[in-house]
Amino acid sequence: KLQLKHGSHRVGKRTDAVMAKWRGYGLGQFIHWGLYAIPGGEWNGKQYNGAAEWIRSWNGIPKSTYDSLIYKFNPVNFNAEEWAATAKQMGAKYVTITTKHHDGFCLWPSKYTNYTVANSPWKKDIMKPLIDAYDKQGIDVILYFSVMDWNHPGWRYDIKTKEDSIAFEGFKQFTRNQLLELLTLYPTAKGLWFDGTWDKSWVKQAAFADELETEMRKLRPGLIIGSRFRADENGKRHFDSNGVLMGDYEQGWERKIPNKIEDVHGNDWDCVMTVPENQWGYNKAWKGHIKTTNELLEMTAKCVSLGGNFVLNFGPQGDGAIRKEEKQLAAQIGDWMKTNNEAIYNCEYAGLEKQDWGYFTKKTGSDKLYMIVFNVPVSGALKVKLPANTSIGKSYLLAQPAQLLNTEEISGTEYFIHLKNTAAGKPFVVVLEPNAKKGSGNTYDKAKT
Ligand SMILES: C[C@@H]1N[C@@H](C(=O)NCc2ccccc2)[C@H](O)[C@@H]1O
Repeated sequence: KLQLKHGSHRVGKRTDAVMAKWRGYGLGQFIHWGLYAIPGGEWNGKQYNGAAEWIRSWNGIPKSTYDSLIYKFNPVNFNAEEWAATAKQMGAKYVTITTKHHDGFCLWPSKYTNYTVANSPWKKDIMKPLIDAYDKQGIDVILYFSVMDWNHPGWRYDIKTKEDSIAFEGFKQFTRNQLLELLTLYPTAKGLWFDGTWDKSWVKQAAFADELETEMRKLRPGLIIGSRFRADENGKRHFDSNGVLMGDYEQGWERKIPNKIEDVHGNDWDCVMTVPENQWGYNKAWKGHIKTTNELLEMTAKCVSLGGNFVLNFGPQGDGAIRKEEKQLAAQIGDWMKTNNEAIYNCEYAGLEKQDWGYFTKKTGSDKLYMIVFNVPVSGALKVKLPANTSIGKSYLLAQPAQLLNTEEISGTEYFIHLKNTAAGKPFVVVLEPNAKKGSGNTYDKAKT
């Protein structure tokens, strides 16, 4: 074990109530909104092939021309209550909102730069009405903040010269000032979701970032900060040089989902996901595969079954309206969540062997198990393997609790749950109420091979 000054300061999950609430969210909403939503992935009639929120990095546009988009920021259809209502309808328990993306444009009137909403035709703070609207819906707010800031003159990708290090020192103070400003202006925010922390310049700031993280946690006790914020003194990110997770949860699952429980190393984690293949900011074209409601429900179930949260991204248009496709997804996901959210909220990894029909979740603090079924077998029989000395008390469809399902014991710990109707046509939940098994346990001897 290496002695680290700026490695992780905690081994294992946080045990406080704020993090326990975060652990139980299950489903969240991500909002990517800023100047990039105005071009929406297109410039002078040409489509940008990358992610729309990265269009400034396209050599098809002079940087100063992009930066002048600030004078076009006037989202006349922006309605914070509507955004929060969409999240509520979907069943999201938290929202992560971009305060400042890589382009450096601030959705709050920061006093440390002119590149903010205050100097746009809109003039007004965007963050406050959003945070108030989500708070009113009982949806917790996490603030997304990009350390990399293409607009700030002090930003550097690496520090090679004396000039670089002088400029970057100024940038570090600017970053600290903005973060303390955000925590002071928006005290109800539960955490910070950091991004843009992969370049060498920032990775070399282990001591500064460590001290800043400590300062933020002191200013806002309970603050939730993920593994992407800072590197240790050896430049190790997400996991320090001893392999211990940095921060409070693993933030590496961007547009990907772990496959098995070993992949999450006993840590808390969230998965952040785009509806198209890779578009976070609004993109007019929305080319390629657009994920369906069933795909997104399956991703949600898979994340919760492996102890994580699924955070679905919305990219509002430049005028502030949410596009109809995203509104439809929110409504359809919400429809399913209305009936089935008991299997998602405050649930965790069940510790059972994955079966082909779908995903197990377990209610935290209880033995109640949920089977979230996506693939009904032709037999109509769902296989379940329980730990030794437990059996199935009763099982029923979450949507029809009065109708008990026929449970057949196959061997000591294996059962078939026989479905009455095998043509559900959409995902559904079976509830298992296990009970401790009396007597010897296994019904049959193991075969000798
Ligand atoms: C949450 C997303 N992160 C930004 C991004 O640039 N991701 C690219 C990336 C993904 C994974 C590791 C490093 C960099 C995207 O623009 C979104 O903001």
